[in-house]
Amino acid sequence: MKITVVGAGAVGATCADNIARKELAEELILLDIKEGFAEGKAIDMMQTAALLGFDTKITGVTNDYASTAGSEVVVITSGLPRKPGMTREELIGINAGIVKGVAENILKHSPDTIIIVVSNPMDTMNYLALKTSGLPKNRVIGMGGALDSSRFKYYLSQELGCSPADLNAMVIGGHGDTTMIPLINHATWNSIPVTQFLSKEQQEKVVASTMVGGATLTKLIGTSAWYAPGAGTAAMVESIVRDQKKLISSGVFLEGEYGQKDISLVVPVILGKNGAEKILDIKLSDTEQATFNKSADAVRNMNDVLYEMKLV
Ligand SMILES: NC(=O)C1=CN([C@@H]2O[C@H](COP(=O)(O)OP(=O)(O)OC[C@H]3O[C@@H](n4cnc5c(N)ncnc54)[C@H](O)[C@@H]3O)[C@@H](O)[C@H]2O)C=CC1
Ligand SMILES: O=C([O-])CC(=O)C(=O)O
Repeated sequence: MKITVVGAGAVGATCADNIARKELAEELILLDIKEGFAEGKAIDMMQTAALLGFDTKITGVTNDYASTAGSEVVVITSGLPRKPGMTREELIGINAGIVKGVAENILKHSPDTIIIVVSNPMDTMNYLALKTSGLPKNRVIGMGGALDSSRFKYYLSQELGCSPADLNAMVIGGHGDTTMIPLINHATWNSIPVTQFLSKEQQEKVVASTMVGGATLTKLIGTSAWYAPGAGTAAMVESIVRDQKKLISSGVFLEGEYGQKDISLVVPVILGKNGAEKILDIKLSDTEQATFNKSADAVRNMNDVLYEMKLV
Protein backbone atom coordinates (compact mmCIF):
# COMPACT_ATOMS: atom_id res chain seq x y z
CA MET A 1 0.00 0.00 0.00
CA LYS A 2 1.30 3.40 -1.02
CA ILE A 3 -0.23 6.62 0.31
CA THR A 4 0.65 10.23 -0.46
CA VAL A 5 -0.09 13.23 1.73
CA VAL A 6 0.18 16.57 -0.07
CA GLY A 7 0.98 19.46 2.26
CA ALA A 8 3.46 18.77 5.05
CA GLY A 9 2.06 21.51 7.29
CA ALA A 10 0.22 21.06 10.57
CA VAL A 11 -2.63 18.86 9.30
CA GLY A 12 -0.67 16.96 6.64
CA ALA A 13 2.15 16.05 9.01
CA THR A 14 -0.25 15.01 11.78
CA CYS A 15 -2.18 12.87 9.33
CA ALA A 16 1.05 11.27 8.09
CA ASP A 17 2.12 10.64 11.70
CA ASN A 18 -1.19 8.85 12.41
CA ILE A 19 -0.93 6.81 9.19
CA ALA A 20 2.60 5.69 10.10
CA ARG A 21 1.76 4.83 13.71
CA LYS A 22 -1.17 2.71 12.50
CA GLU A 23 0.99 1.20 9.73
CA LEU A 24 -1.70 1.86 7.14
CA ALA A 25 0.89 1.83 4.34
CA GLU A 26 4.28 0.34 3.55
CA GLU A 27 5.20 3.53 1.71
CA LEU A 28 4.12 7.05 2.60
CA ILE A 29 5.11 10.07 0.51
CA LEU A 30 4.85 13.51 2.07
CA LEU A 31 4.93 16.28 -0.54
CA ASP A 32 5.17 20.04 -0.05
CA ILE A 33 6.00 22.99 -2.26
CA LYS A 34 8.32 24.53 0.35
CA GLU A 35 11.92 23.39 -0.36
CA GLY A 36 13.13 20.80 2.16
CA PHE A 37 10.07 21.11 4.41
CA ALA A 38 8.49 17.71 3.71
CA GLU A 39 11.93 16.07 3.70
CA GLY A 40 12.61 17.42 7.18
CA LYS A 41 9.23 16.41 8.58
CA ALA A 42 9.58 12.92 7.06
CA ILE A 43 13.02 12.39 8.61
CA ASP A 44 11.76 13.66 12.00
CA MET A 45 8.86 11.17 11.85
CA MET A 46 11.16 8.34 10.71
CA GLN A 47 13.30 9.06 13.76
CA THR A 48 10.28 8.05 15.90
CA ALA A 49 10.04 4.62 14.18
CA ALA A 50 12.49 2.95 16.55
CA LEU A 51 10.66 4.42 19.55
CA LEU A 52 7.13 3.72 18.35
CA GLY A 53 7.86 0.49 16.47
CA PHE A 54 6.33 1.11 13.06
CA ASP A 55 7.58 -0.08 9.67
CA THR A 56 5.98 2.50 7.37
CA LYS A 57 8.67 4.14 5.24
CA ILE A 58 8.03 7.89 5.06
CA THR A 59 9.73 9.90 2.31
CA GLY A 60 9.51 13.67 2.04
CA VAL A 61 9.72 15.39 -1.36
CA THR A 62 9.60 18.94 -2.71
CA ASN A 63 7.00 19.13 -5.48
CA ASP A 64 8.24 15.86 -7.01
CA TYR A 65 5.06 14.21 -8.22
CA ALA A 66 6.91 11.35 -9.99
CA SER A 67 7.68 9.93 -6.55
CA THR A 68 3.94 9.79 -5.74
CA ALA A 69 3.31 7.42 -8.70
CA GLY A 70 0.99 4.52 -7.98
CA SER A 71 -0.47 5.93 -4.76
CA GLU A 72 -3.66 4.14 -3.83
CA VAL A 73 -4.83 6.98 -1.57
CA VAL A 74 -3.86 10.66 -1.76
CA VAL A 75 -4.72 13.15 0.97
CA ILE A 76 -4.74 16.82 -0.08
CA THR A 77 -4.04 19.24 2.77
CA SER A 78 -2.14 21.88 0.78
CA GLY A 79 -3.38 25.42 1.18
CA LEU A 80 -3.68 28.27 3.61
CA PRO A 81 -5.32 27.81 6.99
CA ARG A 82 -7.52 30.61 8.35
CA LYS A 83 -6.48 33.17 10.94
CA PRO A 84 -8.66 34.28 13.88
CA GLY A 85 -11.71 36.21 12.69
CA MET A 86 -11.72 34.66 9.21
CA THR A 87 -14.20 32.18 7.78
CA ARG A 88 -13.07 29.08 5.89
CA GLU A 89 -14.83 30.48 2.82
CA GLU A 90 -12.42 33.43 2.68
CA LEU A 91 -9.63 30.98 1.75
CA ILE A 92 -11.17 30.12 -1.62
CA GLY A 93 -9.22 32.70 -3.64
CA ILE A 94 -5.84 31.12 -2.88
CA ASN A 95 -6.73 27.54 -2.06
CA ALA A 96 -8.80 26.83 -5.18
CA GLY A 97 -5.78 27.35 -7.46
CA ILE A 98 -3.60 25.22 -5.17
CA VAL A 99 -6.07 22.32 -4.95
CA LYS A 100 -6.73 22.31 -8.70
CA GLY A 101 -3.00 22.25 -9.52
CA VAL A 102 -2.33 19.50 -6.97
CA ALA A 103 -5.23 17.34 -8.22
CA GLU A 104 -3.97 17.64 -11.82
CA ASN A 105 -0.42 16.68 -10.86
CA ILE A 106 -1.55 13.74 -8.73
CA LEU A 107 -3.72 12.35 -11.52
CA LYS A 108 -0.80 12.29 -13.95
CA HIS A 109 0.98 9.72 -11.79
CA SER A 110 -1.86 7.96 -9.94
CA PRO A 111 -4.80 7.90 -12.37
CA ASP A 112 -6.87 5.43 -10.31
CA THR A 113 -6.26 6.84 -6.86
CA ILE A 114 -8.74 7.70 -4.13
CA ILE A 115 -8.44 11.38 -3.15
CA ILE A 116 -9.35 12.72 0.29
CA VAL A 117 -9.68 16.51 0.28
CA VAL A 118 -9.00 18.38 3.51
CA SER A 119 -8.12 21.91 2.27
CA ASN A 120 -10.73 24.57 2.99
CA PRO A 121 -13.35 25.59 2.14
CA MET A 122 -13.62 21.79 2.04
CA ASP A 123 -17.05 21.29 0.42
CA THR A 124 -16.10 23.51 -2.50
CA MET A 125 -12.53 22.16 -2.70
CA ASN A 126 -13.88 18.62 -2.88
CA TYR A 127 -16.27 19.66 -5.66
CA LEU A 128 -13.30 21.24 -7.47
CA ALA A 129 -11.12 18.13 -7.06
CA LEU A 130 -13.92 15.97 -8.40
CA LYS A 131 -14.52 18.19 -11.44
CA THR A 132 -10.77 18.60 -12.09
CA SER A 133 -9.81 14.95 -11.73
CA GLY A 134 -12.71 13.42 -13.60
CA LEU A 135 -12.47 10.49 -11.18
CA PRO A 136 -15.66 8.60 -10.38
CA LYS A 137 -17.51 10.15 -7.45
CA ASN A 138 -16.69 7.28 -5.06
CA ARG A 139 -12.98 8.15 -5.40
CA VAL A 140 -13.08 11.84 -4.35
CA ILE A 141 -14.06 12.29 -0.71
CA GLY A 142 -14.05 15.32 1.57
CA MET A 143 -12.90 15.28 5.20
CA GLY A 144 -15.05 17.34 7.53
CA GLY A 145 -17.71 15.09 9.02
CA ALA A 146 -15.18 12.77 10.67
CA LEU A 147 -13.74 15.75 12.52
CA ASP A 148 -16.99 17.58 13.21
CA SER A 149 -18.66 14.41 14.51
CA SER A 150 -15.73 13.80 16.86
CA ARG A 151 -15.98 17.39 18.10
CA PHE A 152 -19.73 16.90 18.56
CA LYS A 153 -19.00 13.82 20.72
CA TYR A 154 -16.46 15.84 22.71
CA TYR A 155 -18.95 18.61 23.52
CA LEU A 156 -21.68 16.05 24.28
CA SER A 157 -19.32 14.17 26.61
CA GLN A 158 -18.51 17.41 28.45
CA GLU A 159 -22.21 18.09 29.03
CA LEU A 160 -23.09 14.48 29.91
CA GLY A 161 -19.96 13.78 31.97
CA CYS A 162 -19.35 10.60 29.98
CA SER A 163 -16.76 8.99 27.74
CA PRO A 164 -16.81 10.27 24.14
CA ALA A 165 -16.28 6.63 23.10
CA ASP A 166 -19.73 5.74 24.48
CA LEU A 167 -21.42 8.20 22.15
CA ASN A 168 -22.84 7.84 18.67
CA ALA A 169 -23.34 11.18 17.00
CA MET A 170 -23.00 12.60 13.54
CA VAL A 171 -22.62 15.95 11.82
CA ILE A 172 -23.84 16.40 8.23
CA GLY A 173 -24.34 19.34 5.87
CA GLY A 174 -21.42 21.64 5.05
CA HIS A 175 -18.07 21.98 6.80
CA GLY A 176 -18.62 25.65 7.64
CA ASP A 177 -19.36 27.62 10.82
CA THR A 178 -22.98 28.13 9.73
CA THR A 179 -23.52 25.19 7.37
CA MET A 180 -22.75 22.17 9.56
CA ILE A 181 -25.65 20.29 11.09
CA PRO A 182 -24.99 18.31 14.30
CA LEU A 183 -27.84 15.78 14.36
CA ILE A 184 -28.67 16.11 18.06
CA ASN A 185 -31.99 14.26 17.75
CA HIS A 186 -30.21 11.19 16.34
CA ALA A 187 -27.33 11.19 18.87
CA THR A 188 -27.22 8.40 21.44
CA TRP A 189 -25.34 7.49 24.62
CA ASN A 190 -24.95 3.72 24.41
CA SER A 191 -28.10 3.62 22.27
CA ILE A 192 -30.19 5.89 24.54
CA PRO A 193 -31.08 9.25 22.90
CA VAL A 194 -28.96 12.01 24.47
CA THR A 195 -32.04 14.24 24.37
CA GLN A 196 -33.32 12.19 27.36
CA PHE A 197 -30.45 13.52 29.47
CA LEU A 198 -29.96 17.07 28.24
CA SER A 199 -32.23 20.10 28.60
CA LYS A 200 -33.15 22.05 25.45
CA GLU A 201 -30.68 24.71 26.59
CA GLN A 202 -27.86 22.15 26.97
CA GLN A 203 -28.65 20.67 23.56
CA GLU A 204 -28.50 24.10 21.94
CA LYS A 205 -25.21 24.84 23.66
CA VAL A 206 -23.62 21.60 22.40
CA VAL A 207 -24.85 22.20 18.84
CA ALA A 208 -23.61 25.81 18.81
CA SER A 209 -20.19 24.86 20.26
CA THR A 210 -19.78 22.10 17.69
CA MET A 211 -20.61 24.40 14.79
CA VAL A 212 -17.96 26.95 15.77
CA GLY A 213 -15.53 24.29 17.04
CA GLY A 214 -12.92 25.15 14.40
CA ALA A 215 -13.27 28.92 14.92
CA THR A 216 -12.92 28.53 18.70
CA LEU A 217 -9.60 26.72 18.28
CA THR A 218 -8.39 29.16 15.64
CA LYS A 219 -8.95 32.02 18.09
CA LEU A 220 -7.08 30.18 20.86
CA ILE A 221 -4.16 28.92 18.76
CA GLY A 222 -3.82 31.73 16.19
CA THR A 223 -4.15 29.28 13.29
CA SER A 224 -6.55 26.41 12.76
CA ALA A 225 -6.44 23.02 14.49
CA TRP A 226 -4.49 19.93 13.40
CA TYR A 227 -4.60 17.06 15.94
CA ALA A 228 -8.27 16.16 15.46
CA PRO A 229 -8.22 17.04 11.73
CA GLY A 230 -5.17 14.78 11.23
CA ALA A 231 -6.75 11.96 13.25
CA GLY A 232 -10.11 12.35 11.45
CA THR A 233 -8.41 12.09 8.07
CA ALA A 234 -6.37 9.06 9.14
CA ALA A 235 -9.56 7.35 10.37
CA MET A 236 -11.01 7.73 6.86
CA VAL A 237 -7.79 6.42 5.30
CA GLU A 238 -7.89 3.44 7.67
CA SER A 239 -11.47 2.52 6.81
CA ILE A 240 -10.53 2.62 3.11
CA VAL A 241 -7.21 0.76 3.15
CA ARG A 242 -8.39 -1.88 5.67
CA ASP A 243 -11.79 -2.11 3.95
CA GLN A 244 -13.47 -1.60 7.33
CA LYS A 245 -16.75 -0.34 5.85
CA LYS A 246 -17.08 2.22 8.66
CA LEU A 247 -19.97 4.65 8.52
CA ILE A 248 -18.23 8.04 8.56
CA SER A 249 -19.93 11.26 7.55
CA SER A 250 -17.91 12.47 4.59
CA GLY A 251 -18.08 14.95 1.74
CA VAL A 252 -19.42 13.26 -1.38
CA PHE A 253 -20.96 14.30 -4.68
CA LEU A 254 -24.74 14.07 -4.48
CA GLU A 255 -26.94 13.02 -7.38
CA GLY A 256 -30.38 13.29 -5.86
CA GLU A 257 -29.61 12.02 -2.35
CA TYR A 258 -31.01 14.36 0.31
CA GLY A 259 -32.80 16.16 -2.54
CA GLN A 260 -29.54 17.69 -3.85
CA LYS A 261 -27.67 17.44 -7.14
CA ASP A 262 -24.32 18.64 -8.55
CA ILE A 263 -22.87 19.47 -5.15
CA SER A 264 -20.52 17.91 -2.59
CA LEU A 265 -21.87 17.87 0.96
CA VAL A 266 -21.21 15.88 4.11
CA VAL A 267 -23.55 12.91 4.56
CA PRO A 268 -23.26 9.44 6.13
CA VAL A 269 -21.07 7.27 3.89
CA ILE A 270 -19.65 3.76 4.10
CA LEU A 271 -15.90 3.92 3.46
CA GLY A 272 -14.17 0.80 2.15
CA LYS A 273 -11.61 -0.33 -0.40
CA ASN A 274 -13.54 1.35 -3.22
CA GLY A 275 -13.67 4.67 -1.39
CA ALA A 276 -17.14 6.10 -0.74
CA GLU A 277 -18.94 2.83 -1.32
CA LYS A 278 -22.45 3.75 -0.25
CA ILE A 279 -24.29 6.92 0.71
CA LEU A 280 -26.93 6.34 3.38
CA ASP A 281 -29.92 8.50 2.47
CA ILE A 282 -31.34 8.58 6.01
CA LYS A 283 -34.72 10.10 6.79
CA LEU A 284 -34.40 13.63 8.13
CA SER A 285 -37.14 15.55 9.92
CA ASP A 286 -38.70 18.45 8.00
CA THR A 287 -36.65 20.92 10.07
CA GLU A 288 -33.40 18.99 9.49
CA GLN A 289 -34.10 18.78 5.74
CA ALA A 290 -34.83 22.52 5.58
CA THR A 291 -31.53 23.24 7.36
CA PHE A 292 -29.74 20.86 4.99
CA ASN A 293 -31.24 22.71 2.01
CA LYS A 294 -30.04 26.04 3.42
CA SER A 295 -26.51 24.64 3.83
CA ALA A 296 -26.64 23.39 0.25
CA ASP A 297 -27.61 26.88 -0.96
CA ALA A 298 -24.63 28.41 0.86
CA VAL A 299 -22.18 25.80 -0.50
CA ARG A 300 -23.61 26.21 -4.00
CA ASN A 301 -22.91 29.96 -3.79
CA MET A 302 -19.27 29.14 -3.01
CA ASN A 303 -19.13 26.61 -5.87
CA ASP A 304 -20.35 29.39 -8.19
CA VAL A 305 -17.17 31.29 -7.34
CA LEU A 306 -15.21 28.43 -8.95
CA TYR A 307 -17.14 29.03 -12.16
CA GLU A 308 -16.49 32.78 -11.91
CA MET A 309 -12.78 32.00 -11.43
CA LYS A 310 -13.02 29.72 -14.51
CA LEU A 311 -11.55 26.81 -12.53
CA VAL A 312 -14.35 24.42 -13.46
N1 LIG B 1 -11.47 19.86 6.29
C1 LIG B 1 -11.14 20.05 7.56
O1 LIG B 1 -11.81 19.56 8.47
C2 LIG B 1 -9.93 20.84 7.90
C3 LIG B 1 -9.30 21.58 6.93
N2 LIG B 1 -8.17 22.30 7.22
C4 LIG B 1 -7.55 23.00 6.10
O2 LIG B 1 -6.38 22.26 5.72
C5 LIG B 1 -5.45 23.15 5.10
C6 LIG B 1 -4.06 22.97 5.72
O3 LIG B 1 -4.05 23.43 7.05
P1 LIG B 1 -2.70 23.43 7.89
O4 LIG B 1 -1.99 22.14 7.68
O5 LIG B 1 -3.02 23.88 9.24
O6 LIG B 1 -1.88 24.57 7.12
P2 LIG B 1 -0.28 24.74 7.06
O7 LIG B 1 -0.02 26.12 6.57
O8 LIG B 1 0.33 24.28 8.31
O9 LIG B 1 0.14 23.70 5.91
C7 LIG B 1 -0.22 23.85 4.57
C8 LIG B 1 0.95 23.37 3.73
O10 LIG B 1 0.57 23.37 2.37
C9 LIG B 1 1.73 23.66 1.63
N3 LIG B 1 1.39 24.06 0.27
C10 LIG B 1 0.89 25.24 -0.17
N4 LIG B 1 0.75 25.21 -1.50
C11 LIG B 1 1.13 23.99 -1.92
C12 LIG B 1 1.20 23.35 -3.18
N5 LIG B 1 0.82 23.96 -4.30
N6 LIG B 1 1.66 22.08 -3.23
C13 LIG B 1 2.06 21.45 -2.11
N7 LIG B 1 2.02 22.00 -0.88
C14 LIG B 1 1.57 23.25 -0.79
C15 LIG B 1 2.42 24.77 2.44
O11 LIG B 1 3.79 24.92 2.08
C16 LIG B 1 2.20 24.25 3.84
O12 LIG B 1 3.30 23.50 4.31
C17 LIG B 1 -6.04 24.55 5.27
O13 LIG B 1 -6.71 24.93 4.08
C18 LIG B 1 -7.03 24.38 6.40
O14 LIG B 1 -8.06 25.32 6.38
C19 LIG B 1 -7.63 22.30 8.46
C20 LIG B 1 -8.22 21.60 9.47
C21 LIG B 1 -9.43 20.84 9.28
O1 LIG C 1 -11.36 25.83 11.46
C1 LIG C 1 -10.67 25.73 10.44
O2 LIG C 1 -10.49 26.66 9.64
C2 LIG C 1 -10.03 24.42 10.12
C3 LIG C 1 -11.09 23.42 10.08
O3 LIG C 1 -11.74 23.23 9.09
C4 LIG C 1 -11.48 22.84 11.37
O4 LIG C 1 -10.66 22.74 12.30
O5 LIG C 1 -12.64 22.45 11.46
